[in-house]
Amino acid sequence: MEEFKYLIPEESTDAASLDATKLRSIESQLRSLFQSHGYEELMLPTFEYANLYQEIRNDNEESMFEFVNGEGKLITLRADFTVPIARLYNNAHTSATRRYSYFGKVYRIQERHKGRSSELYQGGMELLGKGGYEGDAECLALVEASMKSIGITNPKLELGHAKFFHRLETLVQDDRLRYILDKKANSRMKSFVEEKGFTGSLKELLLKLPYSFGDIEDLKKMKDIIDDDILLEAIDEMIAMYDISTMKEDMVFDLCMVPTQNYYTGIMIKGYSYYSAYAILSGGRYDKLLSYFDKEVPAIGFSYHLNTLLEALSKEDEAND
Ligand SMILES: N[C@@H](Cc1c[nH]c[nH+]1)C(=O)O
Repeated sequence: MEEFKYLIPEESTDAASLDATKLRSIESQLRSLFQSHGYEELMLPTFEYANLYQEIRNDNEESMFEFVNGEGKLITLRADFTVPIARLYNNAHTSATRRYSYFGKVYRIQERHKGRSSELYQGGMELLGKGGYEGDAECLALVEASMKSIGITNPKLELGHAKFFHRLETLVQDDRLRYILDKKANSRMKSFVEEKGFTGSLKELLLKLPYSFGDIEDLKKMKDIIDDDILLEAIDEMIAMYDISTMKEDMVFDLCMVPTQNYYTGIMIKGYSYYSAYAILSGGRYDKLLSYFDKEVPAIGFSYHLNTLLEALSKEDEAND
């Protein structure tokens, strides 16, 4: 043991250097914002059955910390807040609108040597029982109000749509699509389209997608080359969000956005600071997650990734010194 005496495991690297004062101050700003909008704060358990995340998030022993408990059951450290909150809502036997917020850690095994912590501090909200435009608008308003209250300079909001992504998957029927979109790999896309022999408007759309990332005008132009109703509906939902946004200048649209959670079914939102390559917040609509339990209830939410946010804020401070 002697050689480990002064060391911490790779899994805890940046969790050990979090600035607690700054973290608590951001947390209290978010807490009062969520409270003032009627979001009830929850404290959720740290241990869950591994099965829950396996079935919903497709997690496995490479992505979760797993243990066998005293009952001989496979349990894990909480890997996500949205899933246990959906269960809690289900167990409350209601279909009414409920607003929840939370602060705490999620634990996810990261790829080795990437320097990313496995202990991720999140703060977020979930709006259950409110579907469609109304729910999307409430969530977006809180994303924007919270970014403003934290005082992120040069913020960026990226909007994507899970329905758009899943519809493309259905039209294309090839698992390689996910990688190509995620990387916006334009030459891979070209050879892929040729190999698959796509023609007509699908071919034109696929070839344009890697270059489609842009502002509202770029998004609207994409509508001219699309003739699929589901894809068009998804774009219209994104345009509706732009119309009510108070951050229009800072909003960009990414039709190549791949869902970071496989429970996303609609609008997806990512927030960035100029000083971070990773998203400082992410979220989305998840209208099918409750049906894993016993309910058909629409929902949407987002979480701040506070480790990433703190790092971005400290880089910003350094740059301004
Ligand atoms: N749970 C998601 C964020 C989210 C909250 N609500 C909806 N999405 C994540 O960890 O990335």
